[in-house]
Formats: sequence, C-alpha cells, structure tokens
Amino acid sequence: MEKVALVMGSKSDWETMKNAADQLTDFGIAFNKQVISAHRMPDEMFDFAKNARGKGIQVIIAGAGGAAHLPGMIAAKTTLPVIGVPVKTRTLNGVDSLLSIVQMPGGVPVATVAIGAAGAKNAAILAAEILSLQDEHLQQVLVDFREKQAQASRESSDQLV
Ligand SMILES: Nc1c(C(=O)O)ncn1[C@@H]1O[C@H](COP(=O)(O)O)[C@@H](O)[C@H]1O
Repeated sequence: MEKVALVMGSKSDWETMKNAADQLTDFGIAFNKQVISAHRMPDEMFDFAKNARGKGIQVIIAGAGGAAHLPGMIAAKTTLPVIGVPVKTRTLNGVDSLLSIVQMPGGVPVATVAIGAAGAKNAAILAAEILSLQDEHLQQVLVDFREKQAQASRESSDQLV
C-alpha cells in the first residue's frame, strides 16, 4: 500500500522532486506521484488533501516553486504530516519558494526542507523516519543508510590528493 504521496505544482518540478522519488525507491517505500496545483487545479488539490488519509497515505511530500502555496494549502486541509520542498526558481533562486512554504501561520505546520535537490532527498528521508516509528524493518534500513553514508565520508579522505 502506498504510504507516501509525492505531489508537485508542475511537471517542471520533477527534476527536483525526482530526488525524493529516487530516495523513497531506494528505501523500498511505496509512493504515488502526481502534479497537483493549488493555483491551477484548486478543486483537485482540495479533494486530494481531504481524502489522502482515507486512502492510507501517512506522509505527504509537496514540492512547488515561486509563490509556492501548494504545501501550505494541502496542510490546511489535512492533519497528515506535510513536508514542503522549495523548488529552485530562475528569477529568485528559490528563496521565493522557501519563504512561501516556511512562513506558515501558527496552527498549520509544514515541515520545510532546504531549497532544491538536497531538500527533496531530505524530504524522503524525513518521510522514512516518520514511517519508521511504526516499522522496525524501515528503522534498520535507516540505520544501514546512515552507516553507508558515514563510511563513504570516511573513505572520501583517501581521495584528498
Ligand atoms: N507554486 C506553484 C503552484 C501552487 O503552489 O499551487 N502551482 C504551480 N506552482 C509552481 O509554478 C512553477 C512554474 O510552473 P510551470 O513551469 O508549469 O510554469 C512551478 O515551480 C510550480 O511548482
């Protein structure tokens, strides 16, 4: 069953959001992905957010750029955890996206990660950490992931030539 929904405001966000998708796949986490825009498809966005929990979704990762209202509007219609990914923009380097996502009013949180690809990857890791609270196998997957990462960092010392 798909426990993570990966949504984005436009197909143009996919290059960034693919980093979240790839990390979820590496962890063996089933997810669905779709373009949903609060601005361009408000009724679908509303239905998606309202029905996500009932469909078995446990975490929503939402990426958007510019006037990035999507994560916040989804958060307004669900009590599932929403992780917001600010997509880098050409005009303002994604600072516009970041500020649009992170500055939520008290009472309606969006867990906001960094701008761009690293943020998208971290969104997937954060989703895995949330799911791992109820999933011992996933806890071990995350421990192994951290150890592999640490080992790669250790070995990188040898490449300092
Ligand atoms: N920020 C939003 C929303 C929204 O928040 O509802 N819908 C689309 N967009 C963003 O518009 C940017 C440009 O989109 P196009 O490339 O389709 O013109 C994308 O980064 C998208 O996330």
